Amino acid sequence: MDENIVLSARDLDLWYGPTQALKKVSVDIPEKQVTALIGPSGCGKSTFLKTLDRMNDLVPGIKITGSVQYRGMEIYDSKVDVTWLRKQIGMVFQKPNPFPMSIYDNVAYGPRTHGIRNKSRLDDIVEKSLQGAAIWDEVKDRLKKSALGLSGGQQQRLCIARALAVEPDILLMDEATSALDPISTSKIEDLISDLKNQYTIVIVTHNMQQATRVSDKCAFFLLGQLIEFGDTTQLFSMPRDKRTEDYITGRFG
Ligand SMILES: Nc1ncnc2c1ncn2[C@@H]1O[C@H](COP(=O)(O)OP(=O)(O)OP(=O)(O)O)[C@@H](O)[C@H]1O
Repeated sequence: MDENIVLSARDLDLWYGPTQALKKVSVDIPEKQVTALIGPSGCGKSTFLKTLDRMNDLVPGIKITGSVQYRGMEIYDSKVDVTWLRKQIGMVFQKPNPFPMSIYDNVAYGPRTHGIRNKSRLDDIVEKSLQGAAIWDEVKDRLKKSALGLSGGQQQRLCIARALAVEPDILLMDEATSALDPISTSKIEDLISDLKNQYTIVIVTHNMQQATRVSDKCAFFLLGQLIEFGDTTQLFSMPRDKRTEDYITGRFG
């Protein structure tokens, strides 16, 4: 299958002060597929994910070298507008973090920030985003109610709707289901599988079953290094590296 690469890291090194958290990571993320980042705690999965939309920029003492290109553009170039970059590359976090405002205002927040004021246009965006995040039917009669009254799983789908509302190209998800019950997790996994028709998705997960269920490509990290990257089915059935095999068979981690 021909793959269009949308994000490409080359020889990426990252230090938090004296601690090196990423070591010469090179990986190509294909368009409209789900790529899962897996590996034991502390191996650098979240750090790598955050480098993809420059979420680490403000961490004191951080140093990043190497290259990350988004559709051919060097994202660490000083000319890049980080607000624009984060509109293209949205992030959903581990804990649902709705703003303390209505469901409607949560979703309209991003588009308003980007200058959209027209009420009927905002109404359309809110409905489309909530539908895209498979939560419209559950909230359409309570759009003016506080988002904080939703269940954890609903809050997380609302956060996905909020991310979709600015029409991103790529969605990054950092353990987006680890705070949720199995039913909510399964809804979000189904949603991820639907969303990849339209978006490129990169997830961090601790859960190897989840990686096999939802991802097309899988990257295995260990101690800041990318050990193996490939098709998820191949990586789990015929890992090329002994360390990948040891991890997926539960010998460590
Ligand atoms: N803000 C920070 N300041 C200093 N060190 C950090 C910071 N964030 C992460 N680290 C360190 O960088 C390394 C990689 O952490 P990271 O959170 O990326 O790993 P992870 O694979 O996502 O782990 P987990 O699965 O436990 O979330 C760890 O040694 C961690 O302690």
